[in-house]
Amino acid sequence: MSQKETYENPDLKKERQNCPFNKEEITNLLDGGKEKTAERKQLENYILSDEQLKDAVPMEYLSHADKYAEELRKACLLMHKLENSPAGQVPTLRALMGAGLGSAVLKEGNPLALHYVMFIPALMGQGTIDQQAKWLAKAYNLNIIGTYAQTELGHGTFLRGLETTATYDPNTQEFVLESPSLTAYKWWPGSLGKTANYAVVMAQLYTKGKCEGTHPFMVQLRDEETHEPLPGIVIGEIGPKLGMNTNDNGYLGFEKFRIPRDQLLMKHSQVLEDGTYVKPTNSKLSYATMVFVRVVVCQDVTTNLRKAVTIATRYSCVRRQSELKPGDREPQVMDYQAQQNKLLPPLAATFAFQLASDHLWNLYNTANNNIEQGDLELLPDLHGLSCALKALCSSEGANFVEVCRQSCGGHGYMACSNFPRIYGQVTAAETYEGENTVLWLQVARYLVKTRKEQTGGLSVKYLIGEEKGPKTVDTTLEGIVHLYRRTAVGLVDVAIAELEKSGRKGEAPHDAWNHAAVYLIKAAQAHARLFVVESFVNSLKVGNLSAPVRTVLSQLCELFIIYWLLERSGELFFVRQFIKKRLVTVEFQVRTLLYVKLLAAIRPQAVNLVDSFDLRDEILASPLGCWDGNVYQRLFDEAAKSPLNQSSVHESFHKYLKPLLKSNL
Ligand SMILES: CCCCCCC/C=C/C(=O)SCCNC(=O)CCNC(=O)[C@H](O)C(C)(C)COP(=O)(O)OP(=O)(O)OC[C@H]1O[C@@H](n2cnc3c(N)ncnc32)[C@H](O)[C@@H]1OP(=O)(O)O
Ligand SMILES: Cc1cc2nc3c(=O)[nH]c(=O)nc-3n(C[C@H](O)[C@H](O)[C@H](O)COP(=O)(O)OP(=O)(O)OC[C@H]3O[C@@H](n4cnc5c(N)ncnc54)[C@H](O)[C@@H]3O)c2cc1C
Repeated sequence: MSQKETYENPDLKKERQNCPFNKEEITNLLDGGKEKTAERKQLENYILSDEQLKDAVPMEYLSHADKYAEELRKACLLMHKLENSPAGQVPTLRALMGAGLGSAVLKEGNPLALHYVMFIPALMGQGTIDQQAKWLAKAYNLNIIGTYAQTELGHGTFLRGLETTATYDPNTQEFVLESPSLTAYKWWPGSLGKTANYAVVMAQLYTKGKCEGTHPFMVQLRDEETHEPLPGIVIGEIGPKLGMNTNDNGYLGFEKFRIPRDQLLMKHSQVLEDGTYVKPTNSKLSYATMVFVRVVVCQDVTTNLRKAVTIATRYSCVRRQSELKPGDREPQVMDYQAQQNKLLPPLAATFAFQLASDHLWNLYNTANNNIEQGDLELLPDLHGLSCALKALCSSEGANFVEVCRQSCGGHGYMACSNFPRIYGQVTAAETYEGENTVLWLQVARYLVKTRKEQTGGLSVKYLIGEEKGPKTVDTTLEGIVHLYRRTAVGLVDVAIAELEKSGRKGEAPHDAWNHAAVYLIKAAQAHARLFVVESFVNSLKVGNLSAPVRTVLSQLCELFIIYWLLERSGELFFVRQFIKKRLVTVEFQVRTLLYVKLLAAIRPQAVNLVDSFDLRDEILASPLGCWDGNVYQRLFDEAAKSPLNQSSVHESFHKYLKPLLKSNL
């Protein structure tokens, strides 16, 4: 470990003794190789040793405006540091944008995040070569700073319902951008409030009197010198939120704002000088930026979950509470099976989500390369899988983070524990980039279509043809995975049966769809879980893992897939053979027994496993989770930073309380 200090809590010290596996091997696995670990460490040293990037006071004590200014100061300084970064610019940017290194410096949110996460990807994915040549260098050099402005006050999910219009005027060869109502105002884009001077704006394209649907436009919003909004642009920040408060999410209205024709991003569709519209090969290609971010979100949520699990696990081994054996010393709370039940599933989930996200990232790269060559075959599978994993990782992630917080008792409720921030970020991911329920329904649409038409991509192949595999309780990993598969198929069939039942009653397809939503969502979730479980099991089959690492990862894998099975045991009723043979109870009992055994087997390695994440104290940013386990001293030191502790009697006592005490009410 890079940060061994002179003090080490004796309980943590003991936890770390006799670790049966090589922690570094797991670190390297998670980083993507030994060289990547070295590169990450070097980068962390470079960034975290800079005194100017450290907070003078905890951010919680600053006003909304001061927090923004402070995070912007550090974000700009980070950009200056890019040039000399030992890791090179691209890996540095990647590390700085997310929940890892970036969040250690920019705790409240990065005001430049949208520029890198959406604006540049939108230019790359939607702009022609000429447009990229015109804008990309400026964007990379930070001569311009952009955001992605799609959501409006009245519509976020339903993109076809967006109200902002871009009407082509062939006389001047310009588009006229207009917000026809208050609900048409862009609302939510990050960095829009105060930081960005450009945006990719999604608007309904009108040409020759016809609406051609939503399209991306490159729009300058603020003067490049004065930063004042340009005439015809109404712009501001939307105010404090549950979290991510320095991402300066903003609003934006257009009052007959004109832009040249060539600022329609024309990679996939064009408007010619005379106003002729040239269609894209697929109308959903303009949604590609969202697909990219959904993939990135899975990785980001996983990093955040690793932080939460590390904090909670270390704390649970330091914290002693109550009595396990009457009269004995208070045990580490981690020794309660109930605590293991809270923390070991999220610990296992960090591996499951990372492996599945890696898989998705590979699919994204292959599909994207193919799309660049005009081959769209992988697009439906990529859309289905990115929706499924984004929704699953963020919803399960948010629940797990909250469990981690609860597992730390009262201290987990402190702002300095870092749980509020982590939760704020992970739960935001449940909403942004497609609200999760809406994404589940997109996944369901793909599953139903595949099952009915018997054709679909790699991730849905199991829905094509008859079920194969054992039909009884089988306690091997393969057997359990097959159970997941049968449940997923069973739930799709139930959803289809519901749709057909409604159809027979004469309901229109859209009503039938709405009335089957509960089943459809269950089917989509079962599909996503199957993918994660298969990724986990398959990843352990390959790769040159040492025997001790393989053993502990296999235990985590088994624990995780049994945990989900037990959580969702009701869904086993949808597996046909189980209903007939009354196997659900047997299944439940067998699995519970195994699950409890696995909790006990993994418990001794919990601290070693979170140590393997190799998250520096600055990244964890929590007195509860520090490597040395000096929890109480660190909590006390944090309290000393409260402005209320800077004087023994606060001035408000004299103003308000003293008069009340003397008033004889
Ligand atoms: C480090 C992390 C930092 C992160 C910062 C994040 C900042 C946040 C940014 C944002 O939130 S930006 C705004 C994001 N907004 C959304 O995600 C909106 C969600 N809505 C949609 O994506 C879509 O409108 C919809 C809900 C998917 C539905 O669209 P629509 O009504 O037009 O389509 P359908 O009729 O339902 O489906 C038609 C057809 O199209 C396919 N499809 C839909 N989306 C895509 C896609 N993205 N790619 C490929 N294909 C897509 C869909 O499957 C249907 O196919 P068929 O069944 O007809 O074959
Ligand atoms: C932190 C944060 C950052 C964001 N950043 C950006 C950004 O940079 N750029 C940008 O353009 N946007 C951004 N957004 C906006 C975000 O993308 C939208 O909030 C999101 O897509 C959800 O849309 P909505 O708010 O309109 O919710 P709604 O669609 O109004 O959802 C409300 C409820 O209705 C349900 N619902 C809606 N449609 C259906 C349906 N068809 N079937 C069943 N249920 C349905 C939903 O499940 C939900 O429960 C951000 C949002 C947040 C929270």
